[in-house]
Amino acid sequence: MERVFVTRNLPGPALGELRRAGYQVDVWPEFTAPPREALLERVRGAAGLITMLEDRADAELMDAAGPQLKVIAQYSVGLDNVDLEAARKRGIVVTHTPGVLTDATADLAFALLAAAARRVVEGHDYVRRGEWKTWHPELLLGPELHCATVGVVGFGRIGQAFARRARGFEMKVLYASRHPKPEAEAALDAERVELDELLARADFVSLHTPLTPETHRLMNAERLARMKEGAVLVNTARGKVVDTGALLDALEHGPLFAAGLDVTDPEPLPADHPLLRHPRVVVTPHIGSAGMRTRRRMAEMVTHDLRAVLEGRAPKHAAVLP
Ligand SMILES: NC(=O)c1ccc[n+]([C@@H]2O[C@H](COP(=O)([O-])OP(=O)(O)OC[C@H]3O[C@@H](n4cnc5c(N)ncnc54)[C@H](O)[C@@H]3O)[C@@H](O)[C@H]2O)c1
Ligand SMILES: O=C(O)[C@H](O)CO
Repeated sequence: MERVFVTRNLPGPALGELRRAGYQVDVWPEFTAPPREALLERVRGAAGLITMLEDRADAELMDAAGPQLKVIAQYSVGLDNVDLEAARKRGIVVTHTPGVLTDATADLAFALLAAAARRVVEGHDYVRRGEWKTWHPELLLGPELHCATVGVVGFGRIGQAFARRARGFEMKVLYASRHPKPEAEAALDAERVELDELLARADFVSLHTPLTPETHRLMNAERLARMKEGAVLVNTARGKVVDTGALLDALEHGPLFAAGLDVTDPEPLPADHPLLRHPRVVVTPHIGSAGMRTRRRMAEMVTHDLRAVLEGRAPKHAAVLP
């Protein structure tokens, strides 16, 4: 019976189905991530791993598992925690979950934009503190979403889904991407521009790139300073795509009006972090893909691909197929 180690329990019936298929499924029992030493111990002898974005799936982990490790099925679309080259060299297949989570994540990104721009959380806290005494023409004003200009950085699955939502609010869509996307441009009336132009023209900027050496701190002090006065930044990509210190400075001293963040650097964000003291920063704990159906379908996807590899079939969502 081949052993599969899973670094967190998964929603839905997928792991039960894996057991019924004859696999020894060992699941880390805690809600929090396994500490590194425990992880290196628990992967030993596994033919397959189901990993999460917090698990550093590097050469050390792969070697700790042993030469029988055939597949790492990552429970996310982002793969910046997986050393793909190390997997390739060891003949280990790496799969992930593209597409299934696109709409859930785009929904949350747009929710963060609306909440940050129109000060929803700030208003809620104002009411809960008992400060709501009267209606006033200038209470909690914020930039309108409809007919505004939104810049999408990274125009792939989620970036385009976000743009579709923006079109529903009659927004003008600008996008910065390494390659032109003519079909999406036509469908969304989107305009491809250089990043600097996007930052100068957009009322709102939403980040949807993977974390790569090129996108690491892509939004640095210089680029944040190029944004329009009163702009709003939304990040559901990866926390490290933004320089956190520079973000805080842009919020405190301009040009940023507000920020909506589902990912941060560091992550998790400590409760005493200065970002959380800013009244117009809305932070959610990396829940972009946390749709009820989405997370169950992600579990089905990772277990189906893991079984495919272990049973000698081609997986549907391989990022590395040695
Ligand atoms: N917050 C969440 O819970 C959550 C959920 C899903 C995905 N994500 C993040 O979103 C990312 C995107 O997911 P996706 O499915 O849309 O991926 P995707 O591959 O479909 O799209 C990414 C796009 O970014 C572009 N890109 C890469 N480097 C770039 C650069 N330097 N400048 C401009 N564009 C660049 C790519 O060309 C591609 O079009 C994931 O890698 C992950 O990090 C976060
Ligand atoms: O990369 C991803 O898929 C998210 O960050 C987690 O769902």
